[in-house]
Amino acid sequence: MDIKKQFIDGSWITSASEAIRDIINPYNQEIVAKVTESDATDAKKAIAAARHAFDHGDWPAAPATDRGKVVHKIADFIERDREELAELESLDTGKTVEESRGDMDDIAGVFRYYAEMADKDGGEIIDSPIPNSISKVIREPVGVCGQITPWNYPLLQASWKLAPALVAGNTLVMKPSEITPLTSIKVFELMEEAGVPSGVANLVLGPGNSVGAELSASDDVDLISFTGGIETGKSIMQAASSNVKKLALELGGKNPNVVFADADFETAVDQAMNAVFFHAGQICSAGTRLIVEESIHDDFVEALVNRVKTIKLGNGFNETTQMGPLISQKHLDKVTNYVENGKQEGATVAVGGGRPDEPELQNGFFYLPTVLTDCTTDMRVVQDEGFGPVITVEKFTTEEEAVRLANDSIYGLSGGVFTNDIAKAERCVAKMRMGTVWINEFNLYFPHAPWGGFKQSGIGRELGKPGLEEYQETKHIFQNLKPEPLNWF
Ligand SMILES: NC(=O)c1ccc[n+]([C@@H]2O[C@H](COP(=O)([O-])OP(=O)(O)OC[C@H]3O[C@@H](n4cnc5c(N)ncnc54)[C@H](O)[C@@H]3O)[C@@H](O)[C@H]2O)c1
Ligand SMILES: C[N+](C)(C)CC=O
Repeated sequence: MDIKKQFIDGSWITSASEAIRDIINPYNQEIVAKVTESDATDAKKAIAAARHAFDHGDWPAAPATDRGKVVHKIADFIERDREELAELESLDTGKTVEESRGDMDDIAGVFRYYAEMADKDGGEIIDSPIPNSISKVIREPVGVCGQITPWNYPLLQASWKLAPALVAGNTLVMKPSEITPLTSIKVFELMEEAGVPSGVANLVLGPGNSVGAELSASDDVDLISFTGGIETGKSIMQAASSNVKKLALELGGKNPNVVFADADFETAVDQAMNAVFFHAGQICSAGTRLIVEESIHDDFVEALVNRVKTIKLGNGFNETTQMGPLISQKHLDKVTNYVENGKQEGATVAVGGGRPDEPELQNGFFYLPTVLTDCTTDMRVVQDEGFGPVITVEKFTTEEEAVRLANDSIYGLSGGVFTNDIAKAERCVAKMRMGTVWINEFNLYFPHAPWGGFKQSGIGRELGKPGLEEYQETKHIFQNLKPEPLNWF
């Protein structure tokens, strides 16, 4: 098996240590690839390449139209290689190939969206209060960007960082999750083919506590953009303070899905399932906290449980599979403990609550889709991000109580409200403290709308115009048209 390499200063090279990591298919634990394992030395080398390309290269000052053309080409190549990329993503993560194909379409869309935006902001003239002057505001690249991504949506989360960073004229070093690097490696090949100059985009592979920590702490990195868990986010925030880096954090969520009695019942049940069991619940915005009006609670749970029993677990490469495995044994243990703790706190397992019995699934990290009832907000199982196919159910009787329960979390990433009373929906979403709130919908995102969290779900935004502005510095240029002495001193 070929060893896949890191990409530094335009060359595919093995790591300084020559260490190698096996990449495992979570469906059956087979080795699907071997990759070079970078360490802090490689990270330093990649940062130096990005620094040189920013300080001395052509990319930051190239016409924005030219950068946009290159980013358009990346989108073209992702569309061309969609099937290969989707299969790599599924081998790495265990998600169904159908889901991965959808991810690839989203990813091409993100590159396309930012490519289009590249030359649309030429700055602005502002109305100067000083006579005989011109005051203008322009945007410039931030500099060298460190980009650190998680394993659940490896290339999607990478695209949200790569496309705006490139369009804005930055240089970068990306570190994907050490357990799911395959599509990031492939997209760096595509970026090279598209003509991204040497040193502008660099890829290091390997663990967070060495490679990621180096990126976060380096004085030669101007911005760190991180997507991942809250505890990692806190340590990156501390490390980034060394040189007061610009910081963008996309962290976890514990997302409420509020269902009123007047909602369309079948739609709300169906969407509640999608909200939490898609990608086995390994989604930052998964609707893991179902908050249902008391009058329909029992019927809703019964309908949900009946539907959950039909979810087909299996190999993501099998057309009939609806849900794949969890990412790793470590994560399976975490989800198992999370549910066991919930049971000890008083939650009732309405369905699931353990590993599946099928012999075919025993080598994979599978956990049954699980519904926990009798839950209240004081339970850890309701407060902690389990990041698995587990939904907790709480009840409410008034609109105020629904909103209070929804907001009772350290997180504020996303939430949903299902009701046919639009005024009620609007009243609720106005009070819900989350970066994205859906009405009669859950888990939808697209390039045009900003994404990010309130409270401890993060800092900053990805996607949309704010997702580009994260990668830009704003400069005010003032020109005196009639310079003359001030005669103050
Ligand atoms: N808000 C969002 O948009 C969003 C999207 C996807 C995932 N997530 C969150 O990601 C988490 C799951 O991903 P994960 O388990 O890969 O998260 P993680 O925090 O364990 O790892 C994320 C990345 O950080 C790196 N890392 C780990 N320790 C580091 C350190 N000390 N310094 C620098 N980098 C370090 C890892 O190697 C990996 O590349 C969940 O909490 C999920 O909610 C959030
Ligand atoms: C941001 N999103 C929803 C694509 C993936 C979160 O894990």
